[in-house]
Amino acid sequence: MSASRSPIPVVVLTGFLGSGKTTLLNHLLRRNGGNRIGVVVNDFGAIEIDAMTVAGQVGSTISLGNGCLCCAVDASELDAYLEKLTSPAARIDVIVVEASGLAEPEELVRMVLASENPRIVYGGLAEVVDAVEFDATRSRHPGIDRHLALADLVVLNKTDRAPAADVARVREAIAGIAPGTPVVETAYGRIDPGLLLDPAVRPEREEKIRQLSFEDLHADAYDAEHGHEAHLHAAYDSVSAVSRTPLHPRRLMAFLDTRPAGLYRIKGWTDFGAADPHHRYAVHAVGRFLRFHPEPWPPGEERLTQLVLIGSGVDADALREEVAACALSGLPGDVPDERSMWGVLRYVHRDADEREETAEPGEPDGHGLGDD
Ligand SMILES: Nc1nc2c(ncn2[C@@H]2O[C@H](COP(=O)(O)OP(=O)(O)OP(=O)(O)O)[C@@H](O)[C@H]2O)c(=O)[nH]1
Repeated sequence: MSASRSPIPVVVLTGFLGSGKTTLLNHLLRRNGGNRIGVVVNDFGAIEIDAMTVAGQVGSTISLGNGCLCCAVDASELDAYLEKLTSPAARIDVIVVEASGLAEPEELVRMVLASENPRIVYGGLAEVVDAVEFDATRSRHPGIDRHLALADLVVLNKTDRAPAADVARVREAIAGIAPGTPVVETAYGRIDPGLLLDPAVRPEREEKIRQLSFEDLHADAYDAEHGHEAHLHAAYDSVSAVSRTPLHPRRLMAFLDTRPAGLYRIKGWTDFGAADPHHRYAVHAVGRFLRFHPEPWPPGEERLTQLVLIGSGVDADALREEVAACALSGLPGDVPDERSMWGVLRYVHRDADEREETAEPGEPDGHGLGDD
C-alpha cells in the first residue's frame, strides 16, 4: 500500500445552465485560503481568467498568481490532466472538475472512482441549484432529480433573488428528493471555502501565522467592487475531535457506518494503537464515500487521533462524544487485534497491481455508484 502524501480530493461541480457554477469557481479561486486549486473546465470562458492574476499559460493550462492551475480539456483528456495536476511538482491540494460540457456528472463521478491514479480520491459531487429557477428547471429537465439524489452537497444559490418563503419551499423539495443531503444556502456562490478545502488539518500550515496576503486584499477589493458582503456566514459546523487514546477500529467503523447524512466531510488521522502500531490512518469521507489511507507515523510525531467533521445541522457535542466513545477503555477485554482492522482495511485503496493480485468479488467501494 502506498505510504506517500494523502491523496488529492477531486470534487465534481455540477448544476444546470446559469445556476452559478462559474461564479462559485471564481469565488473558490479567490478565496483559496492558501490551498492550491486545480480547476478542470472544458473551456476557459467559464472562469473569467481576466479577473485574476495570470502567471502564465502553456497550451491548455493557465497558472494563476496564487498557485492555482486551470486546465481546459475535453473528457477524453481528463485522465491525462488529472495525472498532470497531481504530479508532486504542481503541489495541488484539491481539484475541482466542472461537469458542464465535459460529461454527465454520474459519468465523471464514475471516472474519478474508477481512476487508477493513486494520488487522487473522490472529493464529492456538489450540485449548484438556482433558487429562482428551480421549478422551471425541474419541469424542463427532470434529470435534475437524479443529479440531486447523487449529490453529496447541494449549494442553493441565488437566494438574494428569491423570497425567503420560496427558498424554504425549494429546500423542502430538495429534502424530499435527496433526504439528509446537506444543503448550503448562498448568493453568488459564496460558500465558505472550508466546506471544500481544509486548512484545519494541514499542520504545516497551522503553524504559520496567517498574514493578510495579496490574495485576501484582492478578494476584499473584489467584494467591495461587487457589493457583496465580505463576511462569509458559516452555513455548516466544523467539529474538531482529538483523542490521545488509540481508537478501537470496530467502534470507529460502527460510528462511520451510522454517521448522520448531514455530515458532509470527515478529514484527519486516526491512531489505532497496537492494532497497527506502524501506521496512522488518514480518513477521508465525503457524503457516503469513505476511504482510509495508511501512512507510516512521521518520526517523533505524537500518537493521537485528530478528526475534523464538517456538516450542516449536526450536533457538535454528540459527535465529539461519539468519537470519544471509540477510544480504548483500558479494560482487560477491550483490546483490538489484527482482525479488528478488517473493517477499516476494506476502505483502503490499494495500488492497481496489488489490487489485481488480491481482488475479491463484491468488495465495497464506499459509494453507492460502484467502482466500475
Ligand atoms: N442575483 C444573482 N445572480 C447570480 C448569482 N450567482 C450567479 N449569478 C449570475 O448568474 C449568471 C450565471 O452565473 P454563472 O456563474 O455564469 O452560471 P453557470 O452555472 O456557470 O452558467 P453556465 O456555465 O452557462 O452553465 C451570471 O450573470 C452571474 O453573475 C446569485 O447568487 N445571485
